[in-house]
Amino acid sequence: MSSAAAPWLTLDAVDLGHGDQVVLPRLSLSLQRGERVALLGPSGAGKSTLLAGLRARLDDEVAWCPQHHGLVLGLAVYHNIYMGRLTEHSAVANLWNLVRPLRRPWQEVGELCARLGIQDLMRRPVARLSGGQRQRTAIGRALYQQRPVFLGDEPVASVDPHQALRLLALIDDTHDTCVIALHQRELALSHFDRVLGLRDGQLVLDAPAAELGLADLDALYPEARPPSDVEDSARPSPMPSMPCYRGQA
Ligand SMILES: Nc1ncnc2c1ncn2[C@@H]1O[C@H](COP(=O)(O)OP(=O)(O)OP(=O)(O)O)[C@@H](O)[C@H]1O
Repeated sequence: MSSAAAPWLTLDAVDLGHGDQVVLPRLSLSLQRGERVALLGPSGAGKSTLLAGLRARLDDEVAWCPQHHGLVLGLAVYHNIYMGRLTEHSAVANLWNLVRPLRRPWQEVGELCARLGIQDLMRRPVARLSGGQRQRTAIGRALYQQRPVFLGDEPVASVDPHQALRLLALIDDTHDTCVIALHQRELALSHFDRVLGLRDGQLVLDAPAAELGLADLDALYPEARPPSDVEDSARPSPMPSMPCYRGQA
């Protein structure tokens, strides 16, 4: 995409957090439509907080895949995926579907499950799935929403690397824009257009993936740095040596 295009979403010195607690103070960020954005940073850096902030601003445009899946354990895979479009049907249709799946959604969900490799599990309660199968079910529910933008909070954390690539490709195929939090640095470089890095509540990295190497991403994680550096990291600071741009200037 062209960097000259007008930003699609801009945060300009916005405080993001939870209630009175500001986690990401004065965050400035622009996103372009069509971008595949990887969101990296150590635990507690604010990735989920940023995703929540984007989600609140994009509302109906977003297919949302939360970190802890948000699945109903007692219901089958089919019903959990169907829930992605619960509001599109009447209460009566939803109740009926619970007892006896409606033909068209069953077919649609079946096709989706085939692409996710869980077609044989459609009738199985989520409580009896593995972590990776639950993850694919949660992605399936988000894909079933058929929204243009995918926001995912570590949606490929519980699957093997090959599966992760396949799932990311599927997400790409079905959304024009995505912002995905993840911890797999290699995937961030190989699969995404742009990488955002958070540390200590600050956006310290914002660069095209093609301009980054693994060492740039390692620098986001205090535990990956030598002990002498870790002491210095007590104070939040940007990373001047890293490729970094702000606000699509
Ligand atoms: N609902 C909440 N209410 C208050 N504080 C919260 C809430 N959720 C998260 N926080 C705090 O906000 C900060 C950032 O958390 P966040 O979940 O955004 O980090 P993260 O980068 O997504 O971490 P992880 O990789 O562990 O999921 C943390 O200090 C956390 O304790």
